[in-house]
Amino acid sequence: MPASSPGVSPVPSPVIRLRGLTRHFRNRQGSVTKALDGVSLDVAAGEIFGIVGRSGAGKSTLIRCVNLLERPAEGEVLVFGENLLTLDDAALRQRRRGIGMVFQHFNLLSSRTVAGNVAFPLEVAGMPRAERDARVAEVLALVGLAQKAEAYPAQLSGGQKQRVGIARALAPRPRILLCDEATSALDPETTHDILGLIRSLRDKLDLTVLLITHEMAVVKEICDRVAVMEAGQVLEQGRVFDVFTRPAHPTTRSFVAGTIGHSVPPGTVARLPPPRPGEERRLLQVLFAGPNSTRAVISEASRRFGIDLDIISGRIDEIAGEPFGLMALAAYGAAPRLDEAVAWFEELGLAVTPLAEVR
Ligand SMILES: Nc1ncnc2c1ncn2[C@@H]1O[C@H](COP(=O)(O)OP(=O)(O)OP(=O)(O)O)[C@@H](O)[C@H]1O
Repeated sequence: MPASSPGVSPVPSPVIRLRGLTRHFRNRQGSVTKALDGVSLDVAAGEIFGIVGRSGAGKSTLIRCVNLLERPAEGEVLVFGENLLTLDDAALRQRRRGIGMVFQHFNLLSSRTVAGNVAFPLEVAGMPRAERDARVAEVLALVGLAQKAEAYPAQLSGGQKQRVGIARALAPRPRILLCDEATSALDPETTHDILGLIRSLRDKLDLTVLLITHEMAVVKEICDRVAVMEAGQVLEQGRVFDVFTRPAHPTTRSFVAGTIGHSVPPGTVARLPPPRPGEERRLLQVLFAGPNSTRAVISEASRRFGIDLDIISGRIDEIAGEPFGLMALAAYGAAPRLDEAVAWFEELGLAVTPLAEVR
């Protein structure tokens, strides 16, 4: 069984439980886009859950269903066990205060100061002035912007603007934070800072975070679990380490390859010796995670199956604090012996991917 699964991985008492969500859009020509086509997932308390997919996969529609900015045509949106679709407008407004949202383009009011932007949701909620001022100061300190309270958005860098966006989202003390491509408008270094901030806020405030992104690097850096979407469906979901190290679906494999995979330069392949008559040459990526040592496994495979294994390249990486090794191998031998060796690697818990599939 693959480590990840296209079906939902139910968790006990999920903070967010989505079941069978569908949302179709009909364009002017009458054709229908299935933005959501039966999506189910559970987000556990305190986790950072990522939804990754290419443009048009349905990520924005999905995240907007969690606070019902978008209403699914079918399905259930359960937040802390309550189906939001059954609530009247007043109750829904109240529940939405428990769900903060951060946007790609920050969505700040340019005519208001930083403090004014952060105060905005508290004003809408009718919080008295003194309490509001205290809360604004508190959240600005949390995001490291206490010194910028009186600045205007135009005076801030992208990273600072997103800190304001995060402070505004957190001002009403939500238990859930939704991040809609929160770092997609930022450079890599600022992205790293903002992701670090989101993680530390999750820890400090006991938040549950659901984020959407088109970047596997974001998932790798911050998420505990991930769902991969395409054409309105979840292709697979699971622990980030499992999905990255044993991707089950070709789309996931191509996503993951860009982040952790090997690509062997054509010149290197051209310099490899050809297989002997009656034998094959296969280029394999082997992922070592867990207790089995690389060197011993390679030399033992050679002895056991009478094959030759040349190491083309290798490196060590880490996902969510778990180390793993990646190695590109050229394997030479009779086809049945190579099949047996691959099966043996798999039995040892090492993931083997033909390098031809890794682009
Ligand atoms: N209001 C709408 N009217 C018509 N079609 C829509 C609407 N909203 C989304 N869609 C379509 O639904 C599909 C999914 O869109 P969605 O924005 O959810 O995808 P996404 O994964 O978030 O991609 P992106 O990152 O480009 O926003 C797309 O084909 C999109 O064109």
